[in-house]
Amino acid sequence: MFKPFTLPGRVRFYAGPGQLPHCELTAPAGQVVLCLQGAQVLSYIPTGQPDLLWISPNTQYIQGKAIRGGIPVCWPWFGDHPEDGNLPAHGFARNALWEIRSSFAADDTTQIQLGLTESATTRQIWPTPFDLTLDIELGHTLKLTLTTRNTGPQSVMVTEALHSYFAVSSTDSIHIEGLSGCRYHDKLEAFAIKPQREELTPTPPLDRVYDHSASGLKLLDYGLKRVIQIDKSASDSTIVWNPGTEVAGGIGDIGAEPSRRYICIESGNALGSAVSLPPGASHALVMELSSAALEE
Ligand SMILES: O=P(O)(O)OC[C@H]1O[C@H](O)[C@H](O)[C@@H](O)[C@@H]1O
Repeated sequence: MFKPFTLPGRVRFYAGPGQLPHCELTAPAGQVVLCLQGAQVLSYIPTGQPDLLWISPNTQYIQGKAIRGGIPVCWPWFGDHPEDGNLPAHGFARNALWEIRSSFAADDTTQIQLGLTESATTRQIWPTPFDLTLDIELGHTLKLTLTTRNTGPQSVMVTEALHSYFAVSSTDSIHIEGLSGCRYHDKLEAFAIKPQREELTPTPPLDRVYDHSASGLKLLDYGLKRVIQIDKSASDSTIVWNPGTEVAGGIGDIGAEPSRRYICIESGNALGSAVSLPPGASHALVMELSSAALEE
């Protein structure tokens, strides 16, 4: 399977759950599993540590259906389509089968590039010609670069997110540092704009789009005694989401109790931070993850 891109000991392909094509990247400092459907990273395990990412125990692996957990790619719109509520939430990139463009291994890093281009199917949903790539670089950190290229003759607007689901001991035992002083759009109150005066101790349900472009968010987990560091660039939005047990109980691929085990902290460009791309232009959204022990 995908033989030209296989690198013994570093890059391996296999049919995973639901027979969907999966890929495992190995580097001296960690391991990543991803699914070619959606170019979705499902697992990131730094050597000797627990997974940074959460996958729902209730997710289904079905061709064309979004997998619940890991890092879905929301593109070319984030959330509901701004004009047409019949179009799929979070765009079509997360449901599409991506192609492999290259793979590479050096002493410390293992990399793969996945790509998606317009097709008859995407043109039905989004008429714009485009080329989209996701570079996944595993070293001492996990770095994702989502690059949008406008290959068409007209300017285009894109909203997007690397929708990371972080595994936590419990949503009761976490704290997020780096958002104080930002304002947010509260999706649970018709996008009301509110100030974030202090650092955030999330109490689900919450669904917030922060106007936030700084790098260096920290997710502190007092149960796992771990800090996840989220660095980013070319991202003017951070989205924090957990539906809470009551709502999650009614979401078939989450469930009440499992919802306590993750928090979404997403790096993107949403709402008023849409990216405008003239013909021929490109834009690269970057998110880099690492973790360390929490010193108390
Ligand atoms: O259920 P999904 O389409 O995957 O969306 C899951 C969630 O994604 C984001 O975090 C949005 O801000 C939420 O409003 C949405 O519920």
